[in-house]
Amino acid sequence: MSENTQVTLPTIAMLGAGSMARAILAGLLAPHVSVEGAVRVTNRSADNAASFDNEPRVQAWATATNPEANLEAVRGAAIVLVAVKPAMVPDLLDEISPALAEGAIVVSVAAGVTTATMEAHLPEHVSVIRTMPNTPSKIGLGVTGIAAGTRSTPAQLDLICGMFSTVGEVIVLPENMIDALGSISGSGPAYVFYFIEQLTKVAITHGFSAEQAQKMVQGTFRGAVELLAQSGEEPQELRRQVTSPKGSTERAIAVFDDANIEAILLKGTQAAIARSEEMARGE
Ligand SMILES: NC(=O)C1=CN([C@@H]2O[C@H](COP(=O)(O)OP(=O)(O)OC[C@H]3O[C@@H](n4cnc5c(N)ncnc54)[C@H](O)[C@@H]3O)[C@@H](O)[C@H]2O)C=CC1
Ligand SMILES: O=C(O)[C@@H]1CCC=N1
Repeated sequence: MSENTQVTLPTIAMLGAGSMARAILAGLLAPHVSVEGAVRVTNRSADNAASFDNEPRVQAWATATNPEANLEAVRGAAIVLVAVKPAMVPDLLDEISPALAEGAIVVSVAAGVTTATMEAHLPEHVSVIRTMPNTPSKIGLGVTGIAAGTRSTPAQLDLICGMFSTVGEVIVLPENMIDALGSISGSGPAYVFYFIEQLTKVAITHGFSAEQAQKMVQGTFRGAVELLAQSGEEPQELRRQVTSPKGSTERAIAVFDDANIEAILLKGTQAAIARSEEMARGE
């Protein structure tokens, strides 16, 4: 979404102000977004809540010091974003159910927790929408998959798409595809950082200092991704431009092809999907 598109959102409560919720919150606090009232956030520790002391657009509670924190935060909120660990979601929904406003939308970012599970733990008058965002949301470059629940309306889905559009791209999809999306874009930033870590180690093995290795690897990832974004070319074409016939890159790519990187990535994403399915069963 363009930085200039003004977005207006109703009252929002975010339960579980950890890495993911804070990344989304950063987008909600951008100048082109206006949220009704302060964004209400909760988490466990008082220190974490205190980190919002100088942010007037956020009202924070800690469950460690106020056992009613979640109930107070959701009272009157139109959108309730649930961002605690997946195993904690059912208990949290039971806890907040009595305080939820009529017609509130409960939006979960939790991996593996189905809309059926959430709907079973919430009153009938509350709608559920399941999402799978990623941490680059923090800088407005997130990708979020969004799936409707059985009780959500098209207008509610649009509202939540608008909310996540403040932090990047949005893909609406059927719920049975959300674990697969999570295995690509939800977990994906970790894969990218992992490749950066591995290539940095390799550079050090070749005799470069840690500082040189960091500069060459991070500069190359950044430059390549930016070139892809700015050139409008396909990755295959940009790769061809680097890979001179009978040159050195060709030899490296042949080694990667022999190792069947695609099959390894498929296996990794299948393992991530299997884990999401375990979490859906509460394991
Ligand atoms: N980190 C990521 O890249 C992504 C995470 N997610 C989902 O986001 C959720 C949170 O993950 P992270 O932010 O990584 O975890 P985190 O551990 O950084 O954050 C969880 C937060 O929940 C708080 N919390 C725990 N119990 C609470 C309670 N009863 N009431 C209020 N707050 C409570 C904790 O204090 C902590 O601040 C998970 O369900 C995960 O599946 C989804 C997509 C990407
Ligand atoms: O690792 C996890 O379970 C969460 C979901 C996708 C990214 N982080």
